[in-house]
Amino acid sequence: MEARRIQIFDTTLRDGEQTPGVSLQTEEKVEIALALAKLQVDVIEAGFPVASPGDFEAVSQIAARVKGPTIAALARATEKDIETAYKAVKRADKPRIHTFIATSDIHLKHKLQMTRAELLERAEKAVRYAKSLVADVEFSAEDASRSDWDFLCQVYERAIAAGANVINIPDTVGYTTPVEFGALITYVREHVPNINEAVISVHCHDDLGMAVANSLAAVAAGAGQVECTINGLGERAGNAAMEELVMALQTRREYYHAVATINTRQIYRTSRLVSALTGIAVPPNKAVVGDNAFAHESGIHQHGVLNNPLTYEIMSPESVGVSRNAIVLGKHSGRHAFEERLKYLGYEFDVDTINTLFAKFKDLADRKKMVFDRDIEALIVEKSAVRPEWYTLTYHHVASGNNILATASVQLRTSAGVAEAAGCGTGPVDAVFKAVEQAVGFPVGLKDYQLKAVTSGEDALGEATAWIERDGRIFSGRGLAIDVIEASAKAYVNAINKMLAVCGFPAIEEAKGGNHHG
Ligand SMILES: CC(=O)SCCNC(=O)CCNC(=O)[C@H](O)C(C)(C)COP(=O)(O)OP(=O)(O)OC[C@H]1O[C@@H](n2cnc3c(N)ncnc32)[C@H](O)[C@@H]1OP(=O)(O)O
Ligand SMILES: CC(C)C(=O)C(=O)O
Repeated sequence: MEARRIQIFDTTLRDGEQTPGVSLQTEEKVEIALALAKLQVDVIEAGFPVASPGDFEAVSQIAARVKGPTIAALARATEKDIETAYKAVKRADKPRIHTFIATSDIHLKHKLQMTRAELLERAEKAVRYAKSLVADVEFSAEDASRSDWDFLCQVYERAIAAGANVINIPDTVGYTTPVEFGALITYVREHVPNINEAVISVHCHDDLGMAVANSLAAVAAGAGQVECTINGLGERAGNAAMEELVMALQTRREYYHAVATINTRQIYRTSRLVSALTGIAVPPNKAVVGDNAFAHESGIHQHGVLNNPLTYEIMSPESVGVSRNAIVLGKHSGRHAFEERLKYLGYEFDVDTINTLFAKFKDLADRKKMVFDRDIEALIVEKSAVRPEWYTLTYHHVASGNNILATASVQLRTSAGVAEAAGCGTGPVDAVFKAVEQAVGFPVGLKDYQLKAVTSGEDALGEATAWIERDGRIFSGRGLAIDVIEASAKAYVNAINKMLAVCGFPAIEEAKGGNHHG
């Protein structure tokens, strides 16, 4: 049987950004969109343009700059939303408007305050208007899995008649089960008379941990598009994880008879990029992209894998871009070897970027005996995460112990000169954060902080993430260094830089002036 082609619709930048605590800036979104294009996803849902001027700007930039995939924008079933979505995506080579409205009785009664008849009219009108603006229109019946199946079929029939090319069946609250959802897809296929004029899509949430299983059941029942996010990010418990869906389709191709044309070797690095830019860590036991996904701990397993990886590996680490090789380069490695390694890892950079990365690599190799592929990847992601740089950490000193108050001093470079300050804290990290706060001269509002090692060993790189809050928004920053205090300070400064890029410098009365001098 010939494999059916399944379209991968990535919504990391829309539903993924609805993950509590995640807030991406335009340049970060463009960087993720470029990575998704390299991954060869079919559709990128770039945002919900009416939600904010920042969302509008990000969707417009992605539409103009990211080539290859279709670029979709979300809109409620209102003229204003649809028009705004159109204005944001119109520069894309392949623009799509994705309009939605809820169809379950719970949502009709308690949220929309509409009758079913009114909803049918509204859905049809929205699709018709979107179709007057672009050729490619997707219609979603929000909360489809809790809607009356016959009513749902009527809504889809009207949406397709009005011009929808794709009809999406969301399990908005992660309520369905694989058998039930498969049956719903079959029901829609059998009871919507014009269903052959549209692609059936599904969009599953993970509230009961079944988002991927439900999506796969839908594929088995005939869905032609799956909506998903990198690392399973998304509202509440998240969406179906793209890496899991794609690798399930690839690994069990003989079962699903379906294929997604994703460049799977880009999966791991895309996952790390999204994790670094969103500040949401990937759990070690996460399928496909977690640190342990290809680690074999027990003797019997190691013995089997040494004889033949097929004994305990259903997919190879290389197939998702995870390198099997251990030591890569060291302080005596030259630029050619470094460039070769970047190529092997699938990166293509211009000369300036290679020069910057090589300098960072040499600096790291000076302090670290062995540089692993994961170290190099961490350096690459760090390069992404530091824009825009208002402050750069140039110096830090910390004194701490079990019977003394921890004290720290820092120096930050700015375009206006340098800012220096000292601070005390309950421990060395707290002290260095207080010193940074003194140096910038305004209260920062630390919400959370995390530290982990990139690889193992006494000279492993430390990767710190700091979350700060301002004006109700959360900004995450990332820092990388062998010295964990330096990594922490860099993460804090990175979060401050991101906050400043969005909120601007705090008002004079709030800022205590800082300790800047030229
Ligand atoms: C299932 C999903 O993930 S849907 C996407 C969710 N994403 C977001 O909500 C993005 C962030 N949201 C926002 O920025 C804001 O909610 C906005 C800009 C979209 C709307 O803001 P506001 O106008 O202040 O409305 P608010 O969010 O309070 O309420 C939503 C309104 O939209 C209506 N609405 C909700 N869904 C739809 C829809 N699909 N079509 C038409 N109207 C809708 C609600 O009934 C409510 O209407 P009302 O103001 O007449 O009572
Ligand atoms: C807008 C729709 C597709 C959605 O996000 C949901 O129903 O979860």
